[in-house]
This record gives sequence, C-alpha cells and structure tokens, in this order.
Amino acid sequence: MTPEPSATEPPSDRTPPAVAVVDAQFPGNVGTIARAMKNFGFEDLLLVDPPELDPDGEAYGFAGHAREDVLPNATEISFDRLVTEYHTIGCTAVTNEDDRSHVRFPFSTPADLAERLPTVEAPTALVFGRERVGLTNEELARIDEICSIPASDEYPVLNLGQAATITLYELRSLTLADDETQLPDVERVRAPEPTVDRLYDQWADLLAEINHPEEKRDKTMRMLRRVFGRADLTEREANTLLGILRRATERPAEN
Ligand SMILES: C[S@@+](CC[C@H](N)C(=O)[O-])C[C@H]1O[C@@H](n2cnc3c(N)ncnc32)[C@H](O)[C@@H]1O
Repeated sequence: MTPEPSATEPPSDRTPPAVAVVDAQFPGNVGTIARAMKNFGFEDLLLVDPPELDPDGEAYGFAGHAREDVLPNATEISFDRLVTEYHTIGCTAVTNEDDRSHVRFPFSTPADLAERLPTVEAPTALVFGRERVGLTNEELARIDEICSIPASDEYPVLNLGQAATITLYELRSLTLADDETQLPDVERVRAPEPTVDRLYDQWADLLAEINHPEEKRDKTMRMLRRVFGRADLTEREANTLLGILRRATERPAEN
C-alpha cells in the first residue's frame, strides 16, 4: 500500500513548469526571478541569450538563497530548442484594446493556468521577455499560449521581476505542499463573553459619567454592541479597551 503523503510533501504527480527568460538585459532581473522561483518552489531556470552572470554581480546579489541552487543550475538554451522541446506559455501584457487577431490573443491569467496546467502532460515553460521590448511578435507567434496578468488598461506592463513573481505566486499550488500555499492557521484568541460584557458595562458607566442624554443611552449602547460585535475583538484588544474605559470613568473630575 502506498503511504499517505504528509501535508508538507509537495504535490508529486505534477511536473512544475520551467521558467525561461529570453535575452534578459539586466542580470538583476535574472536574480530577482531566481529568487521568486525559490520562494514558490520552482527549480528549472532556462536562459535564452543570457547576460554574463558574475558570481559577485547583480544576479547573484539579487537572488537571495536561490544563489545556492536555482541560479548556478540555470541552463542556457536556444529559443528554437525552447519552443521545440517545451509546451511554451508566453507571458506578456495585453490590454482590452489589443487587436483580437493579434498574437497576444487568446490569453489566460496566471490563476487560470494554475487550474489547467496540471492537465498538460508535455514539459511546460513559462517564457518571460526582455525588460525593454518584451517578447517580439515573431517570438510570440511561435509560442503555444499566452498568459497575461490583469492590470490597469492605462498601464498594464509590469517590470520583468514583478511579472515573474506574481505569475509564480499564482502557480504555487503546482509546486508547494498544501500547507505551504497558505499562512499558518493561527488560532485567534477571541475575547471571552464575560470580558465583552464587562466592556459594555464600562461603556454604560462612561455614558452615565459624561451625562449622555438618558433617552439616547439604549440606542447608543445598541450601536456600540453592533460596532464591537462586527470587530470580533481578541481578548487582548478587549482588555486594552477595558483598561482605557476604566481609566476614563475613574478619573477624578477636573477642576
Ligand atoms: C517590462 S516588460 C516588457 C515591456 C515591453 N514594452 C512589452 O510591452 O512587452 C518585461 C516582461 O515582463 C512580463 N510582463 C510585463 N507585464 C506583464 C503582464 N501584465 N502580464 C504578463 N507578463 C508581463 C513579460 O514577460 C514582458 O516581456
């Protein structure tokens, strides 16, 4: 019998996409992308016409812990081999004004891809373009599909490192174990009922203390209960408010 995978084991039945960067002009971008890959569990970095990656330079400087594995293990590849050996997904900005017959259409968002990629059997590569001119139309025409991050129509073009980071974040379910794809479930210590009741008593005392009109007090208390009910106070928050209200009601009248 196959043992149940533990919660921290990565999803085993999926081959994570490789990340290809075409003609990266700035080594810093390659470092930023390598770091995002390490953050979100991607390992296979492919570089088409890469710049010189000096171990004392920007790429390694920007790569954080990816300088230990993702970056030194990067593979140089030609664009021809990339499009022949991989199911390629070109990442590019599009706007609503883009001509629909254009090479940038149809497109998926990274979130769409996260759902669909597990069903693609061929090795896949996400392809990012140059910082200044992106992927050329000729390159896009040879790529299997297009992925675009939805952004302002007025300015949908992110910088290369940001675009790769957002895309890889959205695809993290392909590489990370379920318990790594979300933050730890830290139990909120909700304020116990007697503490919340004391808080309302203190409010009532304060309303009396400041001579809030008697005929309005019930309504005001109802409103305060609603406000604090919505706030869903933690024990610490309730105690802090209680302390402040107590000091306000116990303060000797001035003058
Ligand atoms: C600064 S952009 C290139 C700008 C270039 N003028 C263009 O319009 O493609 C660098 C790379 O980031 C990625 N990128 C930028 N914005 C994107 C978006 N909204 N969706 C997907 N990828 C994006 C693409 O891979 C692009 O080639």
